[in-house]
Amino acid sequence: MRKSIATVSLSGPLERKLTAVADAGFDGVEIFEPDLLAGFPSPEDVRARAADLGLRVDLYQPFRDFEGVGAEALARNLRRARHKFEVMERLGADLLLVCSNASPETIPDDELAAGQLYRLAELAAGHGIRIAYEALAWGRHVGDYAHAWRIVRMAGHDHLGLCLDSFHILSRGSDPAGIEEIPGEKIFFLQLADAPLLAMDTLRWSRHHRCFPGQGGFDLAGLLAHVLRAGYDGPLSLEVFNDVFRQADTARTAVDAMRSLIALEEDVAARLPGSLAAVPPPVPPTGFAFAELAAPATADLEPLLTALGFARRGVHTGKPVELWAQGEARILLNAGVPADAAALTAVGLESPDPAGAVKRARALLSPVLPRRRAPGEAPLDAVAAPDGTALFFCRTARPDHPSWTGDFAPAGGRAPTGEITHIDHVALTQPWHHFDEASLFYRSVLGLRPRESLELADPYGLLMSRAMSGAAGAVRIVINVAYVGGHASAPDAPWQHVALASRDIMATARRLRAIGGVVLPIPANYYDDLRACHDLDPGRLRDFQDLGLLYDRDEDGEFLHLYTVTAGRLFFEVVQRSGGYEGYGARNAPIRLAVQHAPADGHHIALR
Ligand SMILES: O=C(O)c1ccc(O)c(O)c1
Ligand SMILES: [Mg+2]
Repeated sequence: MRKSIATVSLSGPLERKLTAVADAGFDGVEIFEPDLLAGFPSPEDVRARAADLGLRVDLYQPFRDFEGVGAEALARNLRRARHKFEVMERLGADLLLVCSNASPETIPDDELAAGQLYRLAELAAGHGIRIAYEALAWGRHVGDYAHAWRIVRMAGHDHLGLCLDSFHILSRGSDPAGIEEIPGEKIFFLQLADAPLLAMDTLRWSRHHRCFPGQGGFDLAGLLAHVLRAGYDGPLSLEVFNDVFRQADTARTAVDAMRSLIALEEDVAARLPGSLAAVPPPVPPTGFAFAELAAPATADLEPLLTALGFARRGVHTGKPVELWAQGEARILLNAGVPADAAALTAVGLESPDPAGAVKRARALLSPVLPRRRAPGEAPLDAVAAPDGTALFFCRTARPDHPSWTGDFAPAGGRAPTGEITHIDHVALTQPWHHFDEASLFYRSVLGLRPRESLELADPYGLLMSRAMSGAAGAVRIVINVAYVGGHASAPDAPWQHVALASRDIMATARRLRAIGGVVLPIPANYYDDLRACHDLDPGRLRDFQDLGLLYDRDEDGEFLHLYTVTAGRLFFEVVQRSGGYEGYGARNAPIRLAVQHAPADGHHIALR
């Protein structure tokens, strides 16, 4: 289907928005009136620019507080409309969005509103323009699409139809099934926006928290299926009022927006077979092949890995990269990438079909990285995640595909000693304005399922966190955003971590305690509270405290975890899940964050 976006969804001046929209592959735009009024280019300039870029001006908006008014106001409103029609002719736009009257003065009389909209449509027809009437969720008298449709039907003018906006419909909990009763040709326009499920005033929710389809909690595929069954064949247009997108990189947001529509079409195609173009299917990863760390000489990662029971098992035949392993957990230490401190730079994902995974990523507009391949080396397909981390699609030691491990010569030396079995999850820290984009990326490109977003207290602000996982927890990726909106004392490059699963975390913790200086200390206050929250065996609780172990429990099972001290940007977590526990110990994250900040705060030692 044709794809369009309202200019209000993007950051910057109108010219920049148009370029970004065209570059991302959209077919058209809704010009949001304030974007035109605040810019120097004339309507003719904008029209020419859009035409040059191959964009249709699908709609001009919004026209407010028109219907259900007294005679004098009507005369004023029609005069106002005449002027808008002239501007639209200069812009090359033939559809005007009229939103339901939100003014306290409006008269609650459907026949009056219908008659006045008829007059507006008649005037519009003279300019070759049509009117799309939209029920704002907070409209004074008309607040839902069924009511707007009754009025449009009553008016009965060919140049008057409806604009449906998913936010207004779904935020009020209206049943979208009724859309199927509206003749498709009377649905003049469809605006799509998702939103997180928040309990707040609808107007503020709409103006600040809308997001692209797949980034929030609404069932947009369900709504779109109803609209398509009604016979709508106009554009899918994104109209997203969002404070973060208004500050983010314009081109990047436009690509994120387009990705959301491609993924939405795929979701709808699953419900309406044959209806829409499909993209190559997702190839969900089945595990972690490796985590690659930038390891400058000063990074101190080797003692940390040795303490955790890893051993150096391989040396890359062509690059300064070492393979450290234990069980199925593999860590690559790369001394060849320029970095001042240890950092997680790449993640290897075990994939049943690496080429298919890349095809999928490309179809969803993800940056595919140039293949890393020296003569004799295994091909490695990779895409860049939104935070820049490279994601490699690997098949480790399978007969049907060259294995990346073949590029490493055995290092000899001792074998691994610990209880670590595999990588449980990796936690990547995103720039704060990439959080929604990252959720959609992992969901659509990798086919992971997002859990709800959490807001966790940090001594310097707020940590937003969202976990994504594949079926049966095969792969878990946590995206964090530190310092939402930025903070004066925020570190430039926030922490990342690799969480390792231990088959016996008590044994791992005892070994680490014997070495000393590895485990992040946890305040006694935490254990006092743990005693109050959970009826734990006193001996067990004492062990936890002695070993710096943190604890969580839910209906499904238990979670034990500990953190190492940080090296550069990076630290390790050791975890043990039991029963069906699928969480990440979120209630303990504020404790961890406070302790991690403590040395920098300078009172860590003094308070001891
Ligand atoms: O918030 C508003 O005023 C507004 C304006 C135009 C729209 O299409 C809309 O959905 C909301
Ligand atoms: Mg709208």
